[in-house]
Amino acid sequence: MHIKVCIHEQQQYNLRHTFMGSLTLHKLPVIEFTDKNLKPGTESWSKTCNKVVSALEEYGCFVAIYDKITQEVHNGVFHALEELFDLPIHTKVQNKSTKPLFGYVGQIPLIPLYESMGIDDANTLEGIHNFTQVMWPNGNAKFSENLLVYTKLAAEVEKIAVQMVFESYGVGKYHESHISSANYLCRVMKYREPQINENKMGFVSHTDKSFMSTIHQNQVDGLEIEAKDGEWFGVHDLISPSSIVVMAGDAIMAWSNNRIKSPHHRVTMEGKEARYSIAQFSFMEKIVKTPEELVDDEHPLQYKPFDHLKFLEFYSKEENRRLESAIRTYCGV
Ligand SMILES: O=C(O)CCC(=O)C(=O)O
Ligand SMILES: [Fe+2]
Repeated sequence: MHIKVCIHEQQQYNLRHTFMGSLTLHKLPVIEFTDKNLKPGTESWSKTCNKVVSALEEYGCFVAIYDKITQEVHNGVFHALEELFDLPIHTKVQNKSTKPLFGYVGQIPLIPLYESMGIDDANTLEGIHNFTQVMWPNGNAKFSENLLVYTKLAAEVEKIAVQMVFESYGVGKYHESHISSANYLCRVMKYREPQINENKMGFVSHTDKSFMSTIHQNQVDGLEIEAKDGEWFGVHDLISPSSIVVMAGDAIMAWSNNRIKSPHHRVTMEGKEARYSIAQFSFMEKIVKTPEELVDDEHPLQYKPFDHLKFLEFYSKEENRRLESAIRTYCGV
């Protein structure tokens, strides 16, 4: 009898869990970044601005469909990445930088599936070329070309999203000076498939330290986001080659005075295939400051102005890697 009751309770728990799970199913908003929606001053533009800001305020991220990222661009990027990660490790570790956290990461016991490299100034020919020269001293023009086409488009998506946020918050006048001091770091990633009995964790939960990030992937899902209610949910709308996740980083959280929160996210590898992804992060080469228009009695100032790259340096120190919120500790009021 006692056992029966226990089973009953367990079943009820399972049911409730499934039921609640289905009630609170989260899904990232998918927003069309087509030509029609991207002409400032039009009604479509305003509607798209509203969708973007609502999504960022709710989830800290959304899926943009940017049709300039064609199937051909998509295929080109991922062919390039396969070729890159097939290089010997002793070549890949040559990816170094004077900036913190910009170089090769891999062979780390805690995250054995993960390997990545960083490309500074990624949306410029010079930035890509500097990286390519280290990987292929005899050059690899095709690689540079395939990557650059994508990184430029990803930077465009980020700039559009940022412009929409600035306009929606009534601080469009600061947008141009903001964009002119943005620098783009691209991280290319490979997550190998987990072996039997191996942990599926591809990358640990974190928030991005960027102003904003864009993430594009091959056909293998894995990105998971934490919603405000603490539920984790997967992003499954990335099948289209034109899909790109736009995500708020810690810097826009501080800039927006907490209107937009940088979401925790992680990668879990369910499939039997390697996942390749390409994340591009915007970093401001100047002091990031909350506009005075976003501070009032209802929204008292939450963060002091801060130097974005110095914040990255702070975060790169071992003792600061596990803080609940690095940005809050670094410059919270
Ligand atoms: O691979 C992904 O989808 C996410 C990677 C990521 O979160 C990061 O590099 O910050
Ligand atoms: Fe991330």
